[in-house]
Amino acid sequence: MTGTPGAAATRDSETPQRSPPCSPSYDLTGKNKVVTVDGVRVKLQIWDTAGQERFRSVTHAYYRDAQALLLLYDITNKSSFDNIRAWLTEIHEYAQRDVVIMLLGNKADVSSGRVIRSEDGETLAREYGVPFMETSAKTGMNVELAFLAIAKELKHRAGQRADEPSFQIRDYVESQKKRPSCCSFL
Ligand SMILES: Nc1nc2c(ncn2[C@@H]2O[C@H](COP(=O)(O)OP(=O)(O)OP(=O)(O)O)[C@@H](O)[C@H]2O)c(=O)[nH]1
Repeated sequence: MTGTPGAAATRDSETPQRSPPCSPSYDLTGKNKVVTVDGVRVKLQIWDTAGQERFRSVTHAYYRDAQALLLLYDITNKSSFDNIRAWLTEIHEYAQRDVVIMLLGNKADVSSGRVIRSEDGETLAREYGVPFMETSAKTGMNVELAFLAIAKELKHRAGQRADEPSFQIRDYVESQKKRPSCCSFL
C-alpha cells in the first residue's frame, strides 16, 4: 500500500475491514482502532488498499466515503514517493471534499537504503497543505500519533462549537512528532 491511500479511516462505521498482507510490529493499517481523545473514545475503522492500487476502480470504493486518508510512501522506494502526487490528484477528484489527509514516509527506522529525505516529504506536504511525518511500522515511531491526530481532528469537527478555536492538525503533528535519528538521514 506504499504510495497509495494506505489507510482510509471512517468513524464508527459497520463496514468490514481488510487485513494487512504482513505483520510488522506496529500496524499502520488493517484494524479497527479506538483512540481516546480528551476522554472521548473515537473508533476508527481502517481500510488498507493492500496492493490493489493497480485497480483504480477498486481503490475508489475504498476512499470515496472515507473521512481521513493516510498516504504512505516508503522512504527507501522512490517510485512510491513519486506516486503520491498522482494519488493526491485522484483524491482531489474522488474523495470527500473535506477529507483529512496525512502524508507518511514509512520505514524511518531504515538507516541505509533511504532515498527520500525527510525534507522532500516535508516539501511535498507543504505544497499540498497536509500534515507530514515519518513513521516506522517496525519501531512504532509516530504510528500512534498518526491515528491520534486524525481522531482529534475528526472529533473536533464533529463537536466543534462556534466559539471554540479550531484544531490545527498540522501544528499538532509538528509539535508532537518524533524525528528519525541522525544516522538515517541521507
Ligand atoms: N524496516 C521496516 N520494514 C517495514 C516497515 N513497514 C513495512 N516493512 C516491511 O516491508 C515489507 C512490505 O510491507 P507491506 O506492508 O507488505 O508493504 P505494502 O506496500 O503495504 O505492500 P502491498 O500492500 O502489497 O502493496 C514487509 O517485509 C514489511 O515487514 C517499516 O516501517 N520498517
